[in-house]
Amino acid sequence: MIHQSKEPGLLPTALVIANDLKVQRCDVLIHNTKRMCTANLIVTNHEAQSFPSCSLAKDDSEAYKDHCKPQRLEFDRVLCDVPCSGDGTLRKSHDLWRKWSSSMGNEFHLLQVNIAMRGIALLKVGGRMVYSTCSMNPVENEAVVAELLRRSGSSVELLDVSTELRELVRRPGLGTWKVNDRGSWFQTHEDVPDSRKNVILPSMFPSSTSIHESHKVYNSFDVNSEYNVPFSRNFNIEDTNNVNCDTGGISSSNSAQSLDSKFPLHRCMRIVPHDQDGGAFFIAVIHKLSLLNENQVIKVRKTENLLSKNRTVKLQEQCQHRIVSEVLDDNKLLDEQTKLSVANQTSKDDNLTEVKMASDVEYSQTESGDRSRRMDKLDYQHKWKGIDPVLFFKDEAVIKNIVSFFGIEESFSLEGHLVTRSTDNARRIYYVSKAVQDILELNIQVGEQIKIASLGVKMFERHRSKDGCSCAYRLSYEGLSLLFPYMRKRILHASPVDFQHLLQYRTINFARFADARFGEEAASMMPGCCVVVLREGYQIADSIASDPSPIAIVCWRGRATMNVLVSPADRKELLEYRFGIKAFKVEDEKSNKNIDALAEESL
Ligand SMILES: C[S@@+](CC[C@H](N)C(=O)[O-])C[C@H]1O[C@@H](n2cnc3c(N)ncnc32)[C@H](O)[C@@H]1O
Repeated sequence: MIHQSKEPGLLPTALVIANDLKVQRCDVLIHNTKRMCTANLIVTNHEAQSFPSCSLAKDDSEAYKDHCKPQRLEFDRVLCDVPCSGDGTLRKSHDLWRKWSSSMGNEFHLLQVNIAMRGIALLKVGGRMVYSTCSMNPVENEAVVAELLRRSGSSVELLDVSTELRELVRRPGLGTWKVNDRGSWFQTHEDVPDSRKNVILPSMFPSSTSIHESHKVYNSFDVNSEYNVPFSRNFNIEDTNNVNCDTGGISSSNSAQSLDSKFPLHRCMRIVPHDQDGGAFFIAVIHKLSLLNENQVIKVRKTENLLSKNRTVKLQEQCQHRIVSEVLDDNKLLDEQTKLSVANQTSKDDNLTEVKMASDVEYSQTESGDRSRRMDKLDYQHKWKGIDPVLFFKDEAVIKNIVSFFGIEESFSLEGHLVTRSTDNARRIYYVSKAVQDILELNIQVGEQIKIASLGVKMFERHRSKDGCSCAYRLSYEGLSLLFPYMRKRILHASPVDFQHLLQYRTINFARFADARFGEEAASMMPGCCVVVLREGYQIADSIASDPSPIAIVCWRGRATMNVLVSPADRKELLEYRFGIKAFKVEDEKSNKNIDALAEESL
């Protein structure tokens, strides 16, 4: 999607930031996105509910005056695919049958609200946020959306997207539900025993008007029947009598007026397993109409902040195997928070609450604010323990050498686009797009608030060849599709049979190529890294006939051999999907070795 409708070699102007709290999940994300070879992606490792906004202080920076550069992190689109009880995956997650209890949904509720509120805060005015879960529990779904609408007031609206993606069979969101706690069902927060009132929150109930208010019960009815209301497959949400329609905040239900949510929650989408033979999902699309401000958000009781703090800690303990110790140093938000707490000791703006709920978890505000400003290398190591720093690679001599060795055209600027993660010898150099570059600069200006697990695309790697190669870096296969359209040197064209043999056998002696001319060309090239391209005009697989980009691989021209510097998995994929050769066995005794090992072996 990031590169949708872009010509090969052209970079999109936008970027995607993908975040997960769990390091292992970040690793999976990095692995899965690697094959996209995109320079427009940053993977971060944060608590989403305290995701930094990287706001430049007005008085603090020259950069603040440069309006061509971002002044804070703002997103056109936010997807909050939040942690949830996962009961929508019961069909495939058999383990869950033993673990599941109704309290799971209750425990996630506040964390979900906090994450989504942070999403709204980071959204641009006019932007859209999708809130999604793989749960069927209204406490994790409609109740969260209602609370977002409640807290954000007129700053957001819940969109009716019933005309989009028509082929997706969906059901409307619920307008009313009960909350279960330890086997008892409750219709309002008032019904909840005092001892459980700080666990079962008012916002979990459809009738809640604010986070700390509860309502009288006027009618008694079986809310669970709502689950069983039959909906037609092509359900028109605005026509139904079974759900509340948007009536300016007044419920249209006759039987239980005061128990229904006053929000148009039928605009949410419920995907149920038996409609499409899949899992259950909940999706809501929120449109930001104006900035969140103090008057629009609802005041939250101090005790509830404390409650959320304890609950957040508990949930995080449950949710993650490893919490990377971090200092929340979103200075601006914390500063605002401090100022406001002085101005108003008894109530708190929800904007701040959303920050506080997360930031409270481990750190005191004053400590974190001061620390980030004074950050040196040691601080950095402490702060982002286990995460390498991101450094712009600025060694002009090396860059010039790379440019001249591979004949990289001027229009593909490397200046400001190269970063490395190692402080000493820049073993790997990554290429980042202009959009990512801007965000990195902003992040540096605000004291490196974003904890970056991975970014850009690996483009160059230092090698240790003694073949007399004049360039210290070789190309990385991951970055090839981006760079290749701008390369003018170190390119050879192979016939399909030689290309196929290279993919299969990895190392071929110059004299053994089927096309003797190709062998001669390879032999006459200076030693070092090169690119071998499948010669044009040959029959290629149907699957790639529509893809105009050339099929190319990174190789090393050694003393007497041509060696492929592409991992066994990528070679197999090339053979199967790009080259149309199925069941072709690449030699796999080295499949467990990474490409660095392969490269060094070839040199
Ligand atoms: C429903 S999954 C999202 C899956 C994701 N869309 C994907 O395709 O990989 C929820 C994710 O939230 C992460 N998570 C849990 N608590 C979090 C938090 N406080 N902040 C950010 N991520 C969190 C979990 O590690 C989990 O991977």
